[in-house]
Amino acid sequence: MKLLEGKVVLITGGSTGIGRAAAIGAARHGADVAINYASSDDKAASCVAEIEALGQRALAMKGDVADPATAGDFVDKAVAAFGRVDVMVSNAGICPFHAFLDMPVETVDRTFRVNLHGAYYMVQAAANQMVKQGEGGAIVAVSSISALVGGEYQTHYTPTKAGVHSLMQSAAIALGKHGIRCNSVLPGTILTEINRDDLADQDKRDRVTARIPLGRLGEADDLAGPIVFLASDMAQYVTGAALLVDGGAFVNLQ
Ligand SMILES: NC(=O)C1=CN([C@@H]2O[C@H](COP(=O)(O)OP(=O)(O)OC[C@H]3O[C@@H](n4cnc5c(N)ncnc54)[C@H](OP(=O)(O)O)[C@@H]3O)[C@@H](O)[C@H]2O)C=CC1
Ligand SMILES: C[C@H](O)[C@@H]1OC(=O)[C@H](O)[C@@H]1O
Repeated sequence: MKLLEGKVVLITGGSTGIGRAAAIGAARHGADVAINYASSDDKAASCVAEIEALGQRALAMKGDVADPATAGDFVDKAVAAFGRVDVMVSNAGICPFHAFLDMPVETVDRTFRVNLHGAYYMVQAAANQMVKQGEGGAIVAVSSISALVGGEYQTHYTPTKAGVHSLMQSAAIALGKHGIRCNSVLPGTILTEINRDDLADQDKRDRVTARIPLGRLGEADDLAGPIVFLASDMAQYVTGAALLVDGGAFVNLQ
């Protein structure tokens, strides 16, 4: 069964990792897909090609989500190409691991602007388009297990993920009257570009893996199903929810 047949899905940070897996997953479920990305031109082009090979329409738009203007441009470009917006997956993010006591101001500022401000502008721009269309919609934000627990080298990052989780709760209230559902996924540790260097440390990798009841680190594709589900009408009465996708890591205290 195709869960997103005829829908138009927008995904930020769709060139690699979780965003790319969500883009391909949405296309497999019958959606036309627009991706935004920051710098990886070749990877964005190959994502578009993969979606088109599945028989769906696709486009990629380069742009920094931290710039408020990018959100409106992305939505306008998707509407010009595909006519409407049914789903926004706000996924783009960075995690430049760094110790707390000497954290550079620029690193804090950039991480907040990309992860939190960027999500805010994208969600707002998509919501305005959905309200204009008058037929509801679905917004899925990629938050993190890090919205709920901390990380020594992520003091600038975990607050952004808690913020994204909170944004989805408040947006669910603000947009419910328009039939727009807002939910977040909370991935655990998923092997992608964002943590390639961090998880090159075998000790850390082993420690993280040991905490996961399902016995392995996540793959980007592990997020595709949960994101497609929350975006689809299968989740028609789900809003303001947060879905952990972490192999059980969060609940594994002892
Ligand atoms: N991997 C993990 O363990 C977890 C990841 N997450 C979250 O998942 C999301 C995706 O990360 P993940 O797939 O792991 O990492 P990747 O590094 O593989 O993907 C990040 C994506 O975001 C894009 N991006 C980065 N900065 C910007 C920007 N300023 N403007 C627009 N696009 C941008 C990148 O584009 P480009 O390639 O062009 O630079 C890329 O498409 C992030 O929000 C992250 O916080 C949450 C929990 C766990
Ligand atoms: C990038 C990290 O490995 C990853 O990001 C998250 O949000 C998870 O909590 C992991 O720490």
